[in-house]
Amino acid sequence: MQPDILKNSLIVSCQPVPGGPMDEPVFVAGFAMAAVAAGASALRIESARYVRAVREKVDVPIIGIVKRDLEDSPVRITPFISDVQDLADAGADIIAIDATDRPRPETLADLVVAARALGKLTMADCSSLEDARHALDCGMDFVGTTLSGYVGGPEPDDPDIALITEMARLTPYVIAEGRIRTPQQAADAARAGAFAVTVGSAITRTEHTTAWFRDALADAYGTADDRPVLAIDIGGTKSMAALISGGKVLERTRVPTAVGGTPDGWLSAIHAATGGWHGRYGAVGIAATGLVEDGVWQALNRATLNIPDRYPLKEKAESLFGAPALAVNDAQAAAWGEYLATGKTMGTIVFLTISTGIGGGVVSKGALMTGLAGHFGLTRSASGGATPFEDRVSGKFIAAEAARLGHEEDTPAVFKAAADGEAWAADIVDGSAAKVATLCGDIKLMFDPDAIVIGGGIGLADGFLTRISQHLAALPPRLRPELVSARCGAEAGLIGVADLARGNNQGKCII
Ligand SMILES: CC(=O)N[C@H](C=O)[C@@H](O)[C@H](O)[C@H](O)COP(=O)(O)O
Repeated sequence: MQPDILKNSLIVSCQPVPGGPMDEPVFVAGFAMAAVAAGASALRIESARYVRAVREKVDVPIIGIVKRDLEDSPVRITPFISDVQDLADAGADIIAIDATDRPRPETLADLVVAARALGKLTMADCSSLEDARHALDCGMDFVGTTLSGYVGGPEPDDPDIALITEMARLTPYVIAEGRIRTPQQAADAARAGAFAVTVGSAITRTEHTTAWFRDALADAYGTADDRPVLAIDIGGTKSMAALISGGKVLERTRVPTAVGGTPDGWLSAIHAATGGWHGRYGAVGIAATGLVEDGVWQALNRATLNIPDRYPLKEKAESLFGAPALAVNDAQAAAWGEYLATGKTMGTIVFLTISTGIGGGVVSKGALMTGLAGHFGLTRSASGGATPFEDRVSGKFIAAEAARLGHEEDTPAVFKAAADGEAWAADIVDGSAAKVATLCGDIKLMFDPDAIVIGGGIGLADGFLTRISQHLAALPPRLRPELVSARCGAEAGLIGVADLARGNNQGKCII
């Protein structure tokens, strides 16, 4: 195949939102066939599995990529020679490869040699003119603007037409790609010198296009409220409040949660502490320990916080703060915060926070599950029967175990002793990690998440995640969960609930 095969082509990238409802071979093949039927002359397809599904249905050239999230490299697109091989085997004609100048597992030159040896053309996904120069030096056939705007800093809104023009001075084989959302922009790219133009999201990511229209209508109807959100996290000993805009904390404060107090009293204390912010927020989000359903709050463990039965949290907050309110469980809110921190690159994640107690949340195919979902601390199977899991693993348990063995130490001291090689402490910590590993293995079977995000003082304590991973190492790879450390810290719940309350995710963000 010669590069001219793509001359003046509309290339449609059929890459569904990962983990979203369209992320199935049948939809990818459907999009591909519809695009070809309507005049697309080439396709860009992610993963060998989807290339194979599409190859069976269409004859047009396929640009194949594999996307990976590597721990030790920011390079995502086709990082390995084995990926090149898999794409070629599946029927790709052109292999696209990240050509940015960043740490990577295998050199661009080696990947290009491998693709050429298999008789495939190569496309360089570039972020800059420098990337394009290097890619051409490596013998690549096409250079694309794919990664312009995606290697740091805020993501732009428009396509990088200037880069297309500059690249076209280096080679005729320039593929315009990235944020081309209208026919006008595609034509502008062609006029700027693009050899072919790729359009992705605007044609094949229903979630994105729907959100564009939704936001435009909210603006037109004047229903969009750009004011910050008052986010509140009510915990067993303290409550935090913050004014949050666009995921950024503008102000923060904290007040003690009076033990023996009442929800009315806790809310009044927060109202008083945030008095200076009145009028600055357009919505209130509350993340609260316990069970929150349809805005109604109740205790699951009265020892954590003595919440009276069926307290109308949403209603009370709306009348006190004078703004629409949304309330969810605190760990579920944190799960959403951690999900946002992944850039929504994953479809399903499970969040597990291990500290004094244990909580969690599930984001399933881009939607936060509420109600009882994620209350892993109360499950029993991983602790071996009658006792709730958190009573066999949490901080309280670790300190109690140490005391039972004659070491009056708090949890951090037990971790330190374990790190220093003291066998009694290592046994306690490892015993906890083993039980968490059992739970994680079961979670994998229940939700098949892309990752389990581990947070909390114990979850993030030195060496704990490694110990959990060691206990999971014997599982067959398909059954082994991917564990990652939480990124947002103590404010994950505030960030998460602020986003939920802003109605930013109207539609199907909460189930
Ligand atoms: C940055 C990155 O990972 N880009 C990916 C590359 O394959 C895809 O997510 C894009 O959808 C594709 O480039 C088409 O762009 P747009 O969807 O904006 O039309």
